[in-house]
Amino acid sequence: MSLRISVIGTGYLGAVHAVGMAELGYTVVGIDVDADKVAALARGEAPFYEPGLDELLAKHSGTGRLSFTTDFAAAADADVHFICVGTPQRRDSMAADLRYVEGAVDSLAPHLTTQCLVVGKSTVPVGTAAALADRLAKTAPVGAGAELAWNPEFLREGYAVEDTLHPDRLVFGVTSAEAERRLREVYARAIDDGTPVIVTDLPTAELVKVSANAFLATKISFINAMAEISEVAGADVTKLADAIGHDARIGRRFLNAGIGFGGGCLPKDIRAFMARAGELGASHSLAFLAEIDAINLRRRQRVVDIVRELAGGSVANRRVAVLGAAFKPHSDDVRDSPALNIAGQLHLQGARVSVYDPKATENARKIFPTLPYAESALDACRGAHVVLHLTEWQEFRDLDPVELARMVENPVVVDGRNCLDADAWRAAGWTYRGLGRP
Ligand SMILES: NC(=O)c1ccc[n+]([C@@H]2O[C@H](COP(=O)([O-])OP(=O)(O)OC[C@H]3O[C@@H](n4cnc5c(N)ncnc54)[C@H](O)[C@@H]3O)[C@@H](O)[C@H]2O)c1
Ligand SMILES: O=c1ccn([C@@H]2O[C@H](COP(=O)(O)OP(=O)(O)O[C@H]3O[C@H](CO)[C@@H](O)[C@H](O)[C@H]3O)[C@@H](O)[C@H]2O)c(=O)[nH]1
Repeated sequence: MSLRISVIGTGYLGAVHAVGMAELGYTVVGIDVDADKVAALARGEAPFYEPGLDELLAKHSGTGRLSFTTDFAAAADADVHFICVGTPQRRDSMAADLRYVEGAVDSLAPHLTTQCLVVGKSTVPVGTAAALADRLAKTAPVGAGAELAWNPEFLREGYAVEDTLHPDRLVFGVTSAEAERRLREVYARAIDDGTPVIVTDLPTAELVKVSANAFLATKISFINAMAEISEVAGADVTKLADAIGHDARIGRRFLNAGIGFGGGCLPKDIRAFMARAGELGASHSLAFLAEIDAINLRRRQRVVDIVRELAGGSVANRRVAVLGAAFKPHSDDVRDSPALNIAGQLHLQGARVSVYDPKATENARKIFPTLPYAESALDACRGAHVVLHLTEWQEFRDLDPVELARMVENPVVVDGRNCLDADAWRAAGWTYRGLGRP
C-alpha cells in the first residue's frame, strides 16, 4: 500500500509539498486552519501564484489521493506527518514566533494513536525540534511511538515545484535508524535520481537551514556593500560581480546587486538566527548578521534618496511609476518586499505613486491598501516623472523604451535590479540610473 502522508500548513511551502507528495504517488491530506485556503485547494485552485502548481493540483485533485481539510482527525491514519506551518518574526522582537508550530503539534498529537513519524519542515531556531519531540511524546496517545524528525526545506519560491520534486540535497535530522529508513522511503525517487542525503542529528538539521539562508543573505549584502563602494568610487558593481564570480570559489549566482533581499524567509531567518544565538550566549558569533541586515535595508533607502535627489529635494506630488511589488519575480509574495517598501516610503512622503505587478497586486493591496495600483505597466508609467524598476519580471525587461518614453513626463528610469538593457534605454532618450553603477 502506498504511503499515507499528512501535511500540516498549506501555505507557500506546504501546498507545494502536499502536491509534490501526491505526484510521488502517495495518499496525501493537507490540513490548514485557514478555511478559505483549504476550500480553494480542495476545489483544485492554488491559493497563491506558483508556476506549475495549478497544473499539478489539477492533475491530482480528481484522483481521490489528494484532499484538503481543516479537520486534524483526517491525519489520524497517516504514516508520515509533515509540519509546514509559518514561523514569522515575532512582533515584539527579532525572534521567530513558534506559536504556529507548537499549535500544529498540539492539534495533531491527540490523533496519533498508531506508530508514525512527525517531520518538521518549517524553519525553526535550533533546539525547537528537541522541545517539540518532548511535547509530542507527552501528548500523543501513542507516546514515543510518534517519533519526531527534522527535514528542512530549501525550495525557492517561483521554482517551488521543481525544487520539491528535484531537490539539490536532502537533510534528515533523525534520532533513530527507523526514522531515517522512513524518510529514505518517502524521498526514494529523488534519492534514486542521485540527490545527496545528509543524515544528522536534530540540532544540526535545524542549523543547516538557517545557516544556508544566512550565507545567501550574506552573499547578497556583500555585493550590495560593493555597490555602495562602487557608487562613491565611480565603479560598476555589475562588472565587478562578473569578474569575481568567475572565480569558482566565489561563483556568480546570488551576486546581483540592487534593492536587496526580501520575502518570507531571508530577512526573518537571519533575525531569528541572531536572536537564538543570543539566547545561547553566542551573540558575538552572529553579530555580523546585524550588518548584513543593515546593508540590506540601506538599499531600499538608497532608492528613495535617489528619487528625492532626481526630484530636486522633495518627492511631493512627483508621479512615480513603480514596476513590481512582489519580493522577486515568478511569485505573488509581498512579505517584506523591498519594492513595496520603497513604494510605501515614497507614497508617505507625498509622491503620487502608481504600482504595477503582474501577479502580486492583490496581495500588495491587502497589506498596503492606500497605495494606488495600476492595471498595466504602461498605465503605471503614464505621465510619470520617474520610473522605478524594482522586481525583475520578464514583462518589464521586454518593455520598449522607445514607446515608453512617449508616455512619461520625464524619461528617467531607476533600475533597482540592474537588469534592464541600459544602452537601449539610453539610446531611446532615457536617463538610466542603475544601483552601484556610474
Ligand atoms: N516559502 C518558502 O519558500 C519556504 C521555503 C523553505 C522553508 N520555508 C519555511 O516554511 C514555513 C512555512 O512558510 P510558508 O512560506 O509556507 O508560510 P505561509 O504563511 O505561506 O504558510 C503557513 C501556513 O500555515 C498555516 N497554519 C498556521 N498555524 C497552523 C496550525 N496550527 N495548523 C495548521 N496550519 C496552520 C497558515 O494558515 C498558513 O496557511 C516557515 O517556517 C518558512 O520559513 C518557507
Ligand atoms: O543575487 C541576488 C539574489 C537574490 N536577491 C533577492 O533575495 C531575495 C530572496 O531570493 P531567493 O533566495 O531566490 O528567494 P526565496 O524564495 O526567499 O528563497 C530563499 O528562502 C527560502 C526559504 O527559507 C529557501 O528555501 C531558499 O533556499 C532561499 O533561496 C529576493 O528578494 C531576491 O530579489 C538579490 O537581491 N540578489
